[in-house]
Amino acid sequence: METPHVLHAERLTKRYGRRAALTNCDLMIPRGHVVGLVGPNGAGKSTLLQLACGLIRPTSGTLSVLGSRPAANADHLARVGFVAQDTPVYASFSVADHLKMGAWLNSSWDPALANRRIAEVGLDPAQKAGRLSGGQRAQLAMTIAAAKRPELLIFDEPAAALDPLARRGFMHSLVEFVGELGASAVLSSHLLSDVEQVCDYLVVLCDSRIQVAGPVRELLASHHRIAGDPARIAGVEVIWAEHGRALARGHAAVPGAEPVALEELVLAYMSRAAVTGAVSRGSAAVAR
Ligand SMILES: Nc1ncnc2c1ncn2[C@@H]1O[C@H](COP(=O)(O)OP(=O)(O)OP(=O)(O)O)[C@@H](O)[C@H]1O
Repeated sequence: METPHVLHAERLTKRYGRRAALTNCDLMIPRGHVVGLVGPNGAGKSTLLQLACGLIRPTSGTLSVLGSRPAANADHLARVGFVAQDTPVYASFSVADHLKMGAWLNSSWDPALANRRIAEVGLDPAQKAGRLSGGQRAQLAMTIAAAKRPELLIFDEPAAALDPLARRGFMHSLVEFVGELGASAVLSSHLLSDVEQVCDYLVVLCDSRIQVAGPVRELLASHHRIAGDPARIAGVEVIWAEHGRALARGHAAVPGAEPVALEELVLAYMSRAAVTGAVSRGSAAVAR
């Protein structure tokens, strides 16, 4: 039976020496979503995506991707497409060479999709990849990942270096690929406007821990901005409060509660994690 989850982590932990990149992360992401993975620098986003691609292994805990151990075998590798942070390509290979190599290495390669997309984004097949702009390189890397016809596309901040126009084109292509392939996608990004534009599922990761995860629509419905001190209202959890206003979670009917934007919600969780992380680092230093 087809697993309903693209990613399923249980107490997933990854350490680099004494540094924790992921700590006891539990996550269950259903199929059929475009997932935005957000968090500050060093939060553990790339680590999670690299674990999902099988590039590194957990220190403890488990992670399954499409129901199997990451990169379990050739068949599983073919079901996952990955575009790394710097959208790597082979500088001395032409665009056409990249497509030939993709066809050679992937049994499920879709040449029609690859050729059509290269033409649509205006890439010259004869152009050497080393001479492509950042935006063109990102489009080539995404085309190669998508032409495998994977069930899951993973992007590690692929559009970070692109100008706003190229980024919009890239995000547009991403959504089109996901729709055309009937695939799921996970993308990490610092750009909340991009996440807002294309993602329908959100994971906030700060300081190596999952802060909140769920469908964007549900998260927006369950979080509100409240004036005054909501700490005393039953059924409401205050995520972050400042300047006499609080962002709170809960379905309790609170008079005067206002809807929140995605950016506000993300920033509230990041602010809370920054404070709790600083406090726990401080107490660890005192204990030493
Ligand atoms: N190969 C490595 N060796 C040692 N430490 C590492 C290694 N890779 C990541 N780290 C550390 O693990 C933590 C998480 O890093 P990671 O790259 O996963 O974060 P990130 O959320 O992707 O950050 P950014 O947004 O800056 O790309 C950081 O403290 C980082 O310094």
